[in-house]
Amino acid sequence: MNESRLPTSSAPQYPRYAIIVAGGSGTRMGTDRPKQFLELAGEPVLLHTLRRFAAPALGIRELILVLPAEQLGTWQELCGQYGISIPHTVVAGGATRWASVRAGLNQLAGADPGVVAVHDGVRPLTPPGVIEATYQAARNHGAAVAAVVPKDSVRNLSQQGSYALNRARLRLVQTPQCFDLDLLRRAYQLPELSTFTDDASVVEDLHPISLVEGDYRNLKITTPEDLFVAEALLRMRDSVTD
Ligand SMILES: Nc1ccn([C@@H]2O[C@H](COP(=O)(O)OP(=O)(O)OP(=O)(O)O)[C@@H](O)[C@H]2O)c(=O)n1
Ligand SMILES: C[C@](O)(CO)[C@H](O)COP(=O)(O)O
Repeated sequence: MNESRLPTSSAPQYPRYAIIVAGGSGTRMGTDRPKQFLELAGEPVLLHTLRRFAAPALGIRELILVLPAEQLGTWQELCGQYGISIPHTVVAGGATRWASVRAGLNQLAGADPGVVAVHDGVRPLTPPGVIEATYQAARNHGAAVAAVVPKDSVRNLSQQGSYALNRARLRLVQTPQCFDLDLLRRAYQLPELSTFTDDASVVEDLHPISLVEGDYRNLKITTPEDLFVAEALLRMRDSVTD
């Protein structure tokens, strides 16, 4: 773990930053060790995620990794154990995802204007094309998030029971979520609301959110069966590298 810059191949014409949030405790996974440190195909989930953002083709200038304050030592140990040499800066997170993103943003206080991606540390299979497209859309429109069409039917709960929603008008939101750095900073200076579930919900009162085609393979490791699905997808090798 160190703070030097990432290697880039053909750097984009503007600075790109990434904040990987892994400051959660993983209550729904139910394991003693937070899910971001669990092994997926022989390596910590978080290492898979980090590697995707460290790809030289993306040209990311600085990678911020937000961890639970009490788990900084765990990550240091894993870095030694797995020989992790990807340049990144570690920051202690907060009690909510919002607080963790804010802590990551503080680390970019003196950064040049550019585009910043916020990504869940527990989404280890994000295809490079989705990351690239989300950065580009945010460069063009200010705010962009990856999203997919629901595969299941969806019902809304009401006092009378429930009723069907038109899923053609719904999207399931993923990360990365990319923003003009100054816009994201301004949004995270506002008070935290209990309705915030992601960065788009923090920004949307200030700026419209563009949607980018996400990917069904970009799953979030949340409950135990997600690890099995992720392993199977990784075994397909090339299926998650395009
Ligand atoms: N205080 C928090 C809470 C969440 N996250 C991160 O936000 C991402 C998405 O959150 P989620 O999947 O809900 O993770 P947990 O909060 O760890 O899980 P749970 O809700 O089951 O406790 C994860 O990478 C998680 O580590 C974070 O950085 N800081
Ligand atoms: C940010 C996110 O992954 C987008 O789908 C999601 O909102 C995180 O929610 P969680 O409740 O923290 O899992």
